[in-house]
This record gives sequence, C-alpha cells and structure tokens, in this order.
Amino acid sequence: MFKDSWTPSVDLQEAPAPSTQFDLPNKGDQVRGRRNITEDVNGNLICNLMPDKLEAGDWRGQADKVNLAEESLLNKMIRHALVTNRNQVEVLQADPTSPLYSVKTFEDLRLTPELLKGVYNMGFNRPSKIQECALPMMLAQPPQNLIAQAQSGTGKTAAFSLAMLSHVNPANKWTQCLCISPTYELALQIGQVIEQMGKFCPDVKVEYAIRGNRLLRGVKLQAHIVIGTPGTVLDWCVKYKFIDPKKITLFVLDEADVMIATQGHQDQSLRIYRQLTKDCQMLLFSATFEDSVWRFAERVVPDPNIIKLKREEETVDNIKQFYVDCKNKEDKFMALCDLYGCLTIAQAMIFCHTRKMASWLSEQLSKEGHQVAMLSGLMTVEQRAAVIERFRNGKEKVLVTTNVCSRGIDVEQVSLVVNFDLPVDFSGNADNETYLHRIGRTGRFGKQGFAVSMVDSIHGMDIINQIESHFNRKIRKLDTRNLEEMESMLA
Ligand SMILES: Nc1ncnc2c1ncn2[C@@H]1O[C@H](COP(=O)(O)OP(=O)(O)OP(=O)(O)O)[C@@H](O)[C@H]1O
Repeated sequence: MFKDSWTPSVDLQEAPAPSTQFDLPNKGDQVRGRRNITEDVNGNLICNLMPDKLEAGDWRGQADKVNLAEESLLNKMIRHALVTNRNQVEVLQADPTSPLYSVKTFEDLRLTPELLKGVYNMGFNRPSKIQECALPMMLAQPPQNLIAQAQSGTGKTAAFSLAMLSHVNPANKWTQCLCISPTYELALQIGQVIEQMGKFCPDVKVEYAIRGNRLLRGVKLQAHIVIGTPGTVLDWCVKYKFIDPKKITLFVLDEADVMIATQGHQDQSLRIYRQLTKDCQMLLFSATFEDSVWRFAERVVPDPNIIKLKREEETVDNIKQFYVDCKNKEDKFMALCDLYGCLTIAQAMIFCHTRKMASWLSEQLSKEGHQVAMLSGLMTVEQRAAVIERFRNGKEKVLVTTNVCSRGIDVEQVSLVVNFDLPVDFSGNADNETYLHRIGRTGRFGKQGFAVSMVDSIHGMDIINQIESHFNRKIRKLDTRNLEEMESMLA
C-alpha cells in the first residue's frame, strides 16, 4: 500500500473532524457564552453559540443542525421506492428546433440486453417521470449536456447510473465516465446502484476515488467508471495522473446543491471540469435550484438541455391544527399525556428543538409506559436509518425527534404530530417551512391527521399567529384538561 505526504492531506480534507471547543470573545453578541466550533461531514465549519445561561424556551442555543449531505444520505437509505409526483416535467432544450424525445419503456432506449436485464432485475418496470425525458437526452448521439432538477427520490441517480453504464465501451481499458459526489458515503451509494444495475455487465469496472482508497503511484486506472469526491478525484486526475481527464467522455456532477454548500467543493469541481475536453458530455443533477446552484451549473454545463420537475406542494388541508396553552415544559408534558389518553393514536411524531429536550421528553414518556424511539443529530446516519425503519415497522409508537428528520419520512400510520417546541428560525420568527414539513408527516395518503403545538410564552403565541396567517388556516385552542370539549374537537 502506498503512502506519502499528499494522501494524508486529502484524507484530512475529506474526513469529518472531531468537535473542538474554543473560548472566543463574542464581540457584538448579546448573550455571553462559548462558541462550539465543529466540522460537519463535508468539512463545513459550524459555529454554534452556546450561551452561558439559556433562557426558558430559548430557540437559539443547541438546536440540531440539518446537514444537507446527511439528510440526502438518510433519504437514500430509508427510501425503497420512487417518490410520487403528479407535476409535469418541464423541458428546455438547448436546440429548440430538435425533436423532443421521451420514452415510455426501457426497451425504447435500445440498451444492451445485459443492461436491460440489470434494470429489470432492480424491479424497475418502466422509466420514472424524470427518466422518461432525461434518458433519451443522456443517451443521444451526438452527446447532449443536461442540467436536471428534481426532488430526492425521483430517479435521478438511477438515470445517470444507467447513462454511464450504457456509455462505456468495455474494450477500452481506461476511465471513460467520471462522477463526482459531495461525500464519501454518497459516492458509495451511487456506486452501489451502478454495481447493482451493471450486475450482468461483468466487463464494466467501477472504482471509487474516495479517501482511504490508495493506488500505487504510476498506475493508469483501467476502471471504466470512477465515482468519487472532488478532492480525491482532482488529485487522481492532476497530481497522480491515475486518470487521464482528456479521455473522459461523460462527466456527472451529482447533488450540485449540496456540493456548492460545501466549502472547497465548488472550486475543486470547477478545477476538474477545466481538465476535461470540450467534447466531454456534462450532466448535472440537483434536488433544489437556488440562484447560486444555477450560476454554478451554467459554468460547468455549457449549452445545456434543462429538465425540471417541481416538488409536489405539501398541504395542510386534511390536518386538524391545534395549540395548547402551557406554562412550562412540565406542563407541556402533562398536556401531551392528556392528549394521549383521548386520542386513538396509531403513531405519533414529536418535535423538539434541542437534543437535550428530546432526551428529557423521551425519558418522561418511557416512564409513562410509552414505547419511545428517539432521533437526534448526535446519531450517525446509519443509526438514524435503523430507528426510522423500526418506527416504520411499528416497533415503537412514538418517535421523538429534532429537526434532523422532519423531512422525508413517510409513515402511513402517523396520526399525530406534536410540536413540543415550536419551529422558529434563527431570528425567532415562525419557521413556516419547517412547520409544514413537520406537520406534513401526518394526514398522509388522504388520511385525517392531527397537529398539536405546545405554547409556553407570549412569544410562542405570536409564532402561532404568524403560522396561522401564513397558511391562512385556523389553529384552534385545545384545552387538554377539558376531556369533553377535547373529544368533540378531535372527533
Ligand atoms: N424507474 C424506476 N422504477 C422503479 N423504481 C425506481 C426507478 N428509478 C428509481 N427507482 C427507485 O426509486 C428510488 C429513488 O431513486 P433514485 O435514488 O434514483 O432517486 P434520486 O432522485 O437520485 O434521489 P436521491 O438523490 O435521494 O437518491 C430508489 O429506491 C430507486 O431504486
């Protein structure tokens, strides 16, 4: 195994760093305290202000951070099927005069029998919505560039995996397809899809340009497809020359939104891009499309075809929304217990703002005899996926969580969502988007759902009013001590 001064530096760059505590002067901050500086899995520095003394209900301290790369990985791990989306795919062609092709079957794509077998073997009967339009473009001759945006779970990874496998000429013993992904774990996930889909194409070789995978100096890589993180890919192309970037004919950049949110990855991606030839086909995928993503995409993908599939709107229509007036967290807990006594709850999700609160609440609920599962940002993504799986299978009826998992969990049996802490943004205003994602966990699949928010301050009441007027839906007061009234309201 080869080792020199360069490899550890890439390892360091792409490895998660331990949490570090610094005592810094907090110029301009109203609250005195310590700054907890940590690095997320992408190498982003996260600075959490940890006040010396948290006020009751303080929304700023210790909130669990939603990490885009982790969220994306978790989504991949817990999803076993396509996300349904009834919106129409929007297509903008680079050459509007060329005919627009879309396919209804995988046979229409004229794939090799081995590859077609691989696709069917994965249980894919027909292309997903985005695949119907994207696949013919990706497989077209002459090659076409593509920027595609669609929410997670719509079949993007499967689409570009198929494109790469179909693109490769196994007789050419060099790297022809290069795919970059924001993290080690995400790169492995993509590789798994390619390996599974290419199961019946044994001549196609895949390699991972990720930390820890060290090749002997001077080696010329024979793998046809390389998937990796930007730092290692750049070094494999430029420093070690394991890959000749001039021979790459298909370049895929996945999760562009996560990529540009990660320090250094945007520059590295651009540097990789500059090594490629003008004829190299470029494909870029993203779940969201803010201006910054769009500007980046335009730099990496010249003359693109553009495909967009809008996220299906979440609605609060079949969710009965309430708030409960409480004095403090103990009072909120009492109200929660009252609620339990009254509602026939299939399963419930309870949202807290901090890990500490989530732990306290889980403990209290367990003492009351409830089977409780808990999710927090302290857990690894694998641990979170396992907890969600157990909850999905009904092993626990209550899931206490921070914001780290408010998205993406589809559990049909969730009939109650409780905002034990209200969703607020950093400035203390109502976080309407988070509220919607949280309560959207109930009332799914056309069923009736209940969302109850616990309010323990004037500020909290103000937040409820803000949410009410944002969604233009009444949030009614619920008196959990008045059983009769409660039963009639929840009926
Ligand atoms: N044509 C298809 N038919 C049935 N299932 C499919 C099809 N394409 C993809 N899937 C499955 O749907 C799920 C989501 O697909 P995929 O991972 O490709 O989506 P994505 O848009 O890349 O989402 P993410 O970025 O979260 O991975 C996966 O479980 C995948 O196996």
